[in-house]
Amino acid sequence: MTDTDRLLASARKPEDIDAALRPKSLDEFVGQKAARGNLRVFIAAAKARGDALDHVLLFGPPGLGKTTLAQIVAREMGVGFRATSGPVIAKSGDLAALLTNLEDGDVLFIDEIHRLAPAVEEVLYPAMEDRALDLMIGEGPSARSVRIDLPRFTLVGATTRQGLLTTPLRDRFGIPIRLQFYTVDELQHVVRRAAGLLHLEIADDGAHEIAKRSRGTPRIAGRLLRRVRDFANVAGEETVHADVADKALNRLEVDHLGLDAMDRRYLRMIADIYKGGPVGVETLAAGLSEPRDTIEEVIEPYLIQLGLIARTARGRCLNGLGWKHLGLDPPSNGQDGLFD
Ligand SMILES: Nc1ncnc2c1ncn2[C@@H]1O[C@H](COP(=O)(O)OP(=O)(O)OP(=O)(O)O)[C@@H](O)[C@H]1O
Ligand SMILES: [Mg+2]
Repeated sequence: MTDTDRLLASARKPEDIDAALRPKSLDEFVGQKAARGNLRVFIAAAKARGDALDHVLLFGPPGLGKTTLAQIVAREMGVGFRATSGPVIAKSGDLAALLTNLEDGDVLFIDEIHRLAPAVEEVLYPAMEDRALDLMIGEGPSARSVRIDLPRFTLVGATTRQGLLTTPLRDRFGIPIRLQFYTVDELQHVVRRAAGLLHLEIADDGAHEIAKRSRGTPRIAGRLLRRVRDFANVAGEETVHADVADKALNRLEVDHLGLDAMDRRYLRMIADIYKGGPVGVETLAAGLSEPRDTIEEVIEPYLIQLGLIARTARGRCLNGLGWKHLGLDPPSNGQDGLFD
């Protein structure tokens, strides 16, 4: 099973699936109270000064609303929105072209900004700091550097891995924002809102059931809601109640904590083969045939948040709660059989 065919995978999917459900303003954006509050202040202040908003760095696991927030920033500022992503910008000339074509005040959104090539990243430094571009003209002895002024713009960078960003790049963002997993209450809001947009009737207990099992992630909440709707339609249920939701989610192998088959394979591997760990992430990646990035960005953050596993210097360990969730007893400590 690859990441893309995981039902619960919150990795990128064609934008149109998500687009319809995307909140369009800070008011519609559910949760992330601190981030929203701060952004509101910074946006109001920048607008009052008639200036572009300072550069914004959004980081956090997939599906928590980074792209959505970037679009909202542009809309609330009343400026244009240009989007690209780190791996797409191959040469520094590509970035230079993007930057010189911006209009005054525009938001330039760079997704997966940790994957920018080093040479490209260097073009960004003066662009972010001085709104200028240093270009080399000519070759050999006649080569000279010219500085071109850029329009005012706001760079919004998004990354799932803040740790992979170079320090000079990270330091150039005036507004760093870490997105958190959503609470069940917040996700219940997200589910209700999405149901409204899909013209689907949902009871409070139905929304609660889906919210509880969405891995703290709005994108997953939206996706599970669609699947539950399918089951409800086929079962002839007009309103989605907790029991239909529960049946549908069980059929999809989403357990009561929201973990899917892949999460459980991950936990079982640590439990069964490595006796609870510690085990290195590379070993787990090889055993599960998943890229290390997927393990670190998609699978682990939520399991850590739930306290099922711990990342230690020596590798991943299953916590007591992890054993319990698998319905297993942790091995007795050390000396085998001493206390049995
Ligand atoms: N705060 C929110 N309120 C309501 N819906 C949200 C919220 N945040 C995200 N969503 C919904 O979740 C989906 C995914 O959001 P988004 O694409 O912004 O995530 P992302 O963080 O950019 O993910 P990735 O890292 O994969 O690019 C969208 O359909 C959006 O409608
Ligand atoms: Mg995104």
